[in-house]
Amino acid sequence: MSTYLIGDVHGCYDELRSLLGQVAFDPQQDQLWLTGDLVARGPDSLEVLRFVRSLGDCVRLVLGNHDLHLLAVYAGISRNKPKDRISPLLQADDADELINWLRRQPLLQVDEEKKLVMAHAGITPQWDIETAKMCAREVESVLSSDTYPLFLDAMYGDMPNNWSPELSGLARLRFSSNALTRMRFCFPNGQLDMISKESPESAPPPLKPWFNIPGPVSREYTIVFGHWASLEGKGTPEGIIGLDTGCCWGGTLTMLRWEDKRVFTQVSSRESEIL
Ligand SMILES: Nc1ncnc2c1ncn2[C@@H]1O[C@H](COP(=O)(O)OP(=O)(O)O)[C@@H](O)[C@H]1O
Repeated sequence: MSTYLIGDVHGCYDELRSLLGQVAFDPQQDQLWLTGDLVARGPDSLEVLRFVRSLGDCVRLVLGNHDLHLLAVYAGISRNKPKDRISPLLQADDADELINWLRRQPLLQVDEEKKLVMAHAGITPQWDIETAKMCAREVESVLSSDTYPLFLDAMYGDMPNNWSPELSGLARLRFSSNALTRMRFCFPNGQLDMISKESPESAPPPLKPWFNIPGPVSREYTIVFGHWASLEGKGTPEGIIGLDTGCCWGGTLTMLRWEDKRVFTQVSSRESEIL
């Protein structure tokens, strides 16, 4: 039995199947962790969701900002942007089932035996593991309830950007979903900066990538994340692993085998279409 962790799939169905084919992935024996953003930008978001859902219990995934955005578009709350290429998914006969399955997926995965944590964007240095679990659970519980459109409607926006246990209601949920699915840079005190998107080297001081600010979770756990394709999987400290290598932009899809830390890659098969 092996545990495979794959970065943001973003609708790259063919590459996902090829990558799993490289290791003869066996859903009966192996486990598959996915860093979220299963959908949008790439060509086959519908097939990705159908396939991942069909794998059943061997999958441990987390939701990314594009997955949340899809939920909002399907609920009629946000606009379907053509560059996301999700129209076939929105119009599919099984869209209801897929969306209802997706919204019941977690925002955080923790494996205490492996001392492994995964969230789409990472773990804010302002949280310890218990806070991270609590905040993820709060968002998950709203998303899986019947009132989930109320959260999706309030989810957009960058504030509040500073964690406090006093945060409550929709502001608290917005902080948590931003921290878990959109974070890149932080101020030295761990406060989120939701604006900068440049490379770590060109970020305006005093901003730093979240993973360069020591926090209680990174001291105890390996943290796996996706979201930040321009890192190309590089530049993180030991014990923090970025797996998004921009397959939907013509890069590669990257997979880590946990047990021996071997890395497998699959080159985008649609480079010419994208450029
Ligand atoms: N709280 C939020 N505020 C703004 N955008 C959000 C939020 N949650 C999800 N999104 C979605 O995340 C996506 C961000 O796209 P973009 O800014 O291009 O960044 P990325 O590099 O993650 O693709 C958009 O589809 C946007 O609608």
